[in-house]
Amino acid sequence: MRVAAISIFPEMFRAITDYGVSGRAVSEGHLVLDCINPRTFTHDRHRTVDDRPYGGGPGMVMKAEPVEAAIDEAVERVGGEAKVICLSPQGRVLDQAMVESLAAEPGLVLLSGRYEGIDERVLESRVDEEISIGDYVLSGGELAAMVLVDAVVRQIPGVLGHSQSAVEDSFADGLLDCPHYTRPEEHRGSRVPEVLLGGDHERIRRWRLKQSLQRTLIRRPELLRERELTAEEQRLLAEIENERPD
Ligand SMILES: CN1CCN(C(=O)c2nonc2N)CC1
Repeated sequence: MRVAAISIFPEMFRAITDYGVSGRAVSEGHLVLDCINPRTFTHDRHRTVDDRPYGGGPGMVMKAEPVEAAIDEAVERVGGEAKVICLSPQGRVLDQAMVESLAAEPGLVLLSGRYEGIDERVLESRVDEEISIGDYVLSGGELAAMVLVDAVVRQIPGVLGHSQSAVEDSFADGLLDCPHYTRPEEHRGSRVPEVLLGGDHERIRRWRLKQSLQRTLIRRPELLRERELTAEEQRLLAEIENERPD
């Protein structure tokens, strides 16, 4: 997958190109990430990318010209068939379904704004979709762009080794993840659940599914309302309800 990230702080993206699953995806060629800096497309001595807002008010606004020139370069780098996304609190909040849909795109251009935002005429004419990673205000779009890339790259076939699976990721099946444990069996007086020590894989699968359902019911019940439950999941939820203290 080819991604072009537009940012005045391109070095920030080393956090995903140089580490972890996304870093391995880059080194193994599953992901090509180009970083494009709007300052490259400025022509004044100060390489100006921002200016004061019309109508007054605090802060600065990113100028249309350098950002649009960066988008042109980014689309070319990605190979023409690119979905242009601007990371912004005004966008649709990213969820796993959107991540899976984005992973199917041939290429992505991710526009990370700074300051108070980007001249609206860029959004109107060059941006296909605005996406938010949550209802809070960040200092720029770069971390949001990296969150999106990290989630999307996990969906690319071959990126997660055989020992991991995007399908079993929490949220991948619409449920919160089950608890995880590793050695030692006892830590500060707290033991690993016996079921996980026994080696009965079917019993372990069922226990993990029940734990996921219970956690989702307690912490994010709205996820259950949106999800079609299998017969087994319905049975396990009934067990959970019967076991709940009055
Ligand atoms: C101009 N800049 C303002 C702050 N910002 C965000 O808060 C944000 N981006 O994506 N999800 C978010 N929440 C990015 C863009």
